[in-house]
Amino acid sequence: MTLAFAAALPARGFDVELDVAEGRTLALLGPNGAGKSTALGITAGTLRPHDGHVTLDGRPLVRAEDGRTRTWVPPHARQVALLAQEPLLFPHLSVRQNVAFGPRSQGAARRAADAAADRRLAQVGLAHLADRPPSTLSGGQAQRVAVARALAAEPRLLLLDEPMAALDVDVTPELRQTLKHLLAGQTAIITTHDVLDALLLADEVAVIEDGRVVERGPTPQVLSRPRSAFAARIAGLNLLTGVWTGGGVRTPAGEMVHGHDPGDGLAAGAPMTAVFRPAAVSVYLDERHGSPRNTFRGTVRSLEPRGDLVRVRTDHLAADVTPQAAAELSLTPGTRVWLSVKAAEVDVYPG
Ligand SMILES: Nc1ncnc2c1ncn2[C@@H]1O[C@H](COP(=O)(O)OP(=O)(O)OP(=O)(O)O)[C@@H](O)[C@H]1O
Repeated sequence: MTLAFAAALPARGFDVELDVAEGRTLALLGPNGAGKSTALGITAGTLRPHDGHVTLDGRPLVRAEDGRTRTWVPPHARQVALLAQEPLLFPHLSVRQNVAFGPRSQGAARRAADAAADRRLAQVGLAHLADRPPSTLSGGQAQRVAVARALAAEPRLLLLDEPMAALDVDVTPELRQTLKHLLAGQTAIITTHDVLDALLLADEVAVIEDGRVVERGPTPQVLSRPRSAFAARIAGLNLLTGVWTGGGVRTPAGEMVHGHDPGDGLAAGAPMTAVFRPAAVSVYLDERHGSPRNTFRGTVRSLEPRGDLVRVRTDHLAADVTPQAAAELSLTPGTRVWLSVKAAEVDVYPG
């Protein structure tokens, strides 16, 4: 492993283990306050863990025991670059000098540092802005310069803390494409709320909730077969968990969920997950019988536009219906409804 991370910070309810293999990108997903920035801060050296260690390419960066720091490599000597939400460029330096800052402070000669800066600026498509002061750049351009600056220091590990969060939505696809190109072969961790960042940029995903890793795995697996409510939400799927009964999954609320047969060898009582798309869910004002359907009782909480459809959110499920259907059923927050989904539309798996 290039990065091995196991650290606890009880004051923040944080206790997380992570690793990242050479040249791979890990996306850290999770709700606000889950602990994503804390993980990055401990890795970059802006925070000290109470217990644990962080090791990069076999070199211990920090080791702590019961509040005592045993090993401590200062942030500038870690070969870890942190890209924040805001570009934080030095206002009194030109774009080129900003990008050359890392190589210069590592002892590179002026010309070599400038050449490295120009190469990195070309990679982010901004070679023509090298002599400009940062105050003349757009937000998207400034963030690209910050990316070039982070990479010019040739970090062994690049940390990206929601790099798209402070940008206008119309410039994020372009920066995402640039990052996709630059992250190939670079060991990196990116924190994000956005499913597109995970899909396009990350080989693996770890979901953090309340300071703990609740789920991790290859990105396509986590987004198609999520195990945590958060991963299901960002993947746009309904998720129900429960136990296997032989014929289906029984939720803690006592609902039965039937889906694709998950195969033999499952013991009754085994923990199970069922997922299905909101577009597979129909909404009724009365209970439907017949065909192999799952039905759930719910109260409408919100209605929001979703492309050509309306997303109806109930207590714990979502359904995408046509605007005509929403109007005919007079759906408004508070309406009691039945939600129905065919068993053939439900994916059921252990976990
Ligand atoms: N400076 C601080 N001092 C004390 N506690 C903090 C501090 N910053 C964050 N915390 C707490 O640590 C926990 C983890 O916060 P953290 O910022 O790591 O979450 P996050 O997942 O990065 O959230 P966000 O998506 O909102 O940035 C939260 O309970 C938070 O309240």
